[in-house]
This record gives sequence, structure tokens and C-alpha cells, in this order.
Amino acid sequence: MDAILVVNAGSSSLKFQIFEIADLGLRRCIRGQMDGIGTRPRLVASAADGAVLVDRRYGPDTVGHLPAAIAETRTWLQTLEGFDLRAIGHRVVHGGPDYARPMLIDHETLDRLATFQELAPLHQPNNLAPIRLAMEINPDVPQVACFDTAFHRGHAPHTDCYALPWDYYEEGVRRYGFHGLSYEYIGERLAEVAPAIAGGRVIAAHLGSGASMCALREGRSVETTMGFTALDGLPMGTRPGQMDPGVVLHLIEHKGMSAKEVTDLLYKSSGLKGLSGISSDMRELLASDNPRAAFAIDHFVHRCALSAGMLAAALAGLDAFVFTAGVGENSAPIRARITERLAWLGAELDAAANEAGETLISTPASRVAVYVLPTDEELMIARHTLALVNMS
Ligand SMILES: Nc1ncnc2c1ncn2[C@@H]1O[C@H](COP(=O)(O)OP(=O)(O)O)[C@@H](O)[C@H]1O
Ligand SMILES: CC(=O)OP(=O)(O)O
Ligand SMILES: [Mg+2]
Repeated sequence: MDAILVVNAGSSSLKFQIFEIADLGLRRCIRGQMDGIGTRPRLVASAADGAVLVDRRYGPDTVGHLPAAIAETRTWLQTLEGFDLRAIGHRVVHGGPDYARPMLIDHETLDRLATFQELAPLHQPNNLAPIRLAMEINPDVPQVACFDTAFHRGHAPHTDCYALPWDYYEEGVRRYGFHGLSYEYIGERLAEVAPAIAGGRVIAAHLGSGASMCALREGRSVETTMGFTALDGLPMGTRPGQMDPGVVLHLIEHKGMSAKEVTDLLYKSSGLKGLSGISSDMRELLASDNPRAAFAIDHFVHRCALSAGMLAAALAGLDAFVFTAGVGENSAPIRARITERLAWLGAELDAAANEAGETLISTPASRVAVYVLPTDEELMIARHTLALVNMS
């Protein structure tokens, strides 16, 4: 069967899906991931009916980095039969100022995308590695890059600039925003679940190991919490979120830290991990009775509440709030605490619906409808990939 492979290479995981290109559109056949790269590597994949196709654990040294994860995953993918690969779609986190929509990749595009590596050091090198490999092995299979930044490219310049001298904006120093494939999917999904509300003022909260929020009006992004890089906005698993740039100057000038040391601090050792000293994983913090775990969670909830207020101001009101990604989809206690902080905007939680993980978790009387919608970046990538390949 004709198929599309989707690759979402992240900081510590390699997610993939295979879709059949069927007469009536895309049909998901296989979804899988290698996660815990370098710590507790595990390759898991299942078929559309949920049947487990592989569940294999590796030593941290066997799959210690992304290239090893790609190699192991590829070896397993090669055992699959019956798929005629027509295209490969990739999530690429940073598209810079030029790429406002998905692109077919050639060598020139790949070189341009590599120049954004320093703007997304946790993601971009990992996003580009499987593209390079596929170009070598399958040069005839078209590859498409789908950018996290593209969905936000319609922002008005006075909202996506920094108050630096204007030349910096022209050079590309601006607020790009990320998680755009997730927000694009959530916008489309909300239009199915609640068509009347999807056209209104919506905040989507993508709370995973990377976390951000997006203000959507009529399904389009008008503001978001992340900026030039995926460091800005909400506190995350290992990233601090919004911070006075004076802190960075202090680290360099008074503590003598190098650019590499500051980069590692901000991308790998901060956020929930740095503040708790325990873990970057919200599950572990929620299960811990250590007061520092509770402190880190208090900070996370506080910053989420402040950002929601900021985005509600961007929308001049709020009709719906959507939780998505790892924490947003799975953690009823975190959803409850954030929703409580939205009471002044008119949100009222239905505690039982929230505990049960229902789609709508606000009461009928709530002025703001609160939803839990699982995101699907891979489906969004497959749709874009199919559209581009059909056109070319
Ligand atoms: N039941 C849960 N309760 C709280 N947090 C959870 C739960 N399940 C998953 N998570 C959190 O979700 C995070 C991963 O989210 P995910 O969206 O998969 O992130 P990413 O794609 O950026 O790796 C984990 O770090 C974990 O903290
Ligand atoms: C952009 C970003 O932070 O992505 P992720 O959530 O996958 O880390
Ligand atoms: Mg993610």
C-alpha cells in the first residue's frame, strides 16, 4: 500500500507513525516511539487496532543518543512488509523567518535549516539527522519539513518584535513561537468537538516536557508564550521559561560562565528539574512528598495562570481553554489547579469530569468552556506532507 512515514525527533524521544494513503484520505497504520534515549531506552510500536508490534528495552549505552535511536528504529521499520513509501514528513522545530508553511526538502533547504541549530539546540540537530539519513538512503523518496514556527507566522509585527533597534528584527531576532503543529491540530479538532466555540477566543495550553500556550482567534494564532527560542514563556521540564535577560548577563559577567555553560543551564538543568532538584518529570514530582517538588509545581501553576491572563488580554476575553500534551492530557490535579486560577475569567471546573478525563471538564454554567484534547502533531505532519506531495 502507498504510505507516508512521519518522524518527530525530539530531545529525548523519536516518535514515528505510518499512514496509508487511502482513497478517503489518511489511515493510521502504525504509531510508535523510542523514548528514554540515554537513560531507559525503549522502543514501542502498535498497530491501528492497538496490537503491540514491538516492545523492546535497551541499555543506556546501546541507545545513548539520537543517531543510535534512529539506527535501531530503522532496523525495526525495515522488518515491516507491505508499505510502499511515497513520502517522509518531519517535524522541524525552527523554520526561521522564511518558512511560513511546510516545504519539500532539498539540499539547499537542509543547509538553511541547519543555520537555525543554535536557536533550537535541543531539537533542530535531532530533527535534521533523520532527514539527512533518508536523503542518503532513499534519495528518491520526497521529504517534507513541517515547522513548529509556521503556524505563528501571521502575527502582526508589533506583536512579534522585541523592543530592540529595528535592524535586529530584520535580521530575524523576533518572537517566532513554537508547538505550532500541535496548535494547528487543536484548532481543527476543536472545530469538530465544539464548532460554535472554535470560531471564538481560545487559549490552547500545550503542557508537555516543552510547554507553551497559544491564543487563537477564529482558529488562527494571534499570540503565544514562546519567542525567539523555545526557552521563553512557561517553565518546562528542564527550561526556565520567561526570565529577565539580566540574569544571563549576570551569569556571564559575574559568574564567568561560558556560552556553552549558560546554554546547558538554560536548556538542560533548569525548569522543574532545576527548581525541584528531583526530576523534570511532572509524574515524579506529583508522586513525591518532598517540599521542593511541591514548590516546583506551585511555580509551574503560577506561571501558567499568569500566561493565561496575558493571552486572555490579547484576545480581549475568553470563550474556551484547552489542555493538551503529556501533562495537559494526563494530569487531572494540574488541570484542576490551573483551572481554579482561571475562575476570575469565568472558568468553573467540573471536578468529576476532570477526574474521569472527559473531553469537556467545565460545568454547564461555566462562562469559559474547558476541554482536554489529545494532540496529534504526527497526523498534522502527514496531512501537510500528503498535500505537498500531491501538488508536486
Ligand atoms: N499522568 C501524568 N501526570 C503528570 N504528568 C504526566 C503524566 N503523563 C505524562 N506526563 C508528563 O508529560 C511529559 C511528556 O509530555 P510530552 O507531550 O510527551 O512531551 P514531549 O513530546 O515534549 O517529550 C512528561 O515529562 C511527564 O512529565
Ligand atoms: C518546541 C518544544 O519545546 O518542543 P518539545 O515540547 O517537543 O520539547
Ligand atoms: Mg513535544
